[in-house]
Amino acid sequence: TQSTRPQRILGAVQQNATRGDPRSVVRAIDQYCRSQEWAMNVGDEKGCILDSVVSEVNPSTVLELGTYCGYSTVRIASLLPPHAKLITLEFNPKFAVIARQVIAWAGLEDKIQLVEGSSGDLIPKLKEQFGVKAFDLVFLDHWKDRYLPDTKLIEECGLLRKGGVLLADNVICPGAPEYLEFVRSSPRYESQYFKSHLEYTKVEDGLEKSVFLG
Ligand SMILES: O=C(NC/C=C/[C@H]1O[C@@H](n2cnc(C(F)(F)F)c2)[C@H](O)[C@@H]1O)c1cc([N+](=O)[O-])cc(O)c1O
Ligand SMILES: [Mg+2]
Repeated sequence: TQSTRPQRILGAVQQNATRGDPRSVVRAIDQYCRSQEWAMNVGDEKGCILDSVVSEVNPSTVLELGTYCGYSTVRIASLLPPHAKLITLEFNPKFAVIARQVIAWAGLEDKIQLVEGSSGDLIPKLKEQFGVKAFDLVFLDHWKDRYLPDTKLIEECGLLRKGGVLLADNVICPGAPEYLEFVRSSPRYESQYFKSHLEYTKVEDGLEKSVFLG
């Protein structure tokens, strides 16, 4: 029976990455998606920008919207300090099954909590159910038309600390125009665009980093 792209990505990890070595998992996915088949991971070029923002923020608590196969989940978690935690939300159960195995291969189960459901349903429950006070970093990489409504929901739920950082993938391609307009014009955010390319291509894309001023 036909395999799915996420299943083939997991296969590439199990074949080419070393168990317990997160960076080898990241490398294996990038090599597979660059040489065999494209997939919507943030990728190696934008991934370096992601790494620099994570290192600069040095977050204790991270929220990721959009796990997919767990590429950026593993990439971020590999840079977190010992007791830091990352909560990643995934809507598609088939993707979640793959991501859990990629996370396990990287040996990062203790740092990462993958929660299945929709952002509208899960975000309001994060405080009570997961004992989260506020996030230091939010990585947005899910459905692009959800970036703005979910940012407003995260604010409403008091989940972003003053000085907390939103980092959004794909603000050019596929694009998140309403989100971009909002964070760039709101007096409550200080935004900065990091120009790059769409993963594994020469097409322009970039990450938008927005600091919440409270
Ligand atoms: O569409 C793109 N990404 C959409 C990504 C969507 C992923 O986010 C999950 N999700 C949805 N809601 C939640 C939450 F949070 F509610 F749980 C999680 C979906 O199930 C899916 O795994 C995309 C497309 C391109 N491209 O070039 O077309 C390039 C990229 O980098 C992309 O990220
Ligand atoms: Mg993306």
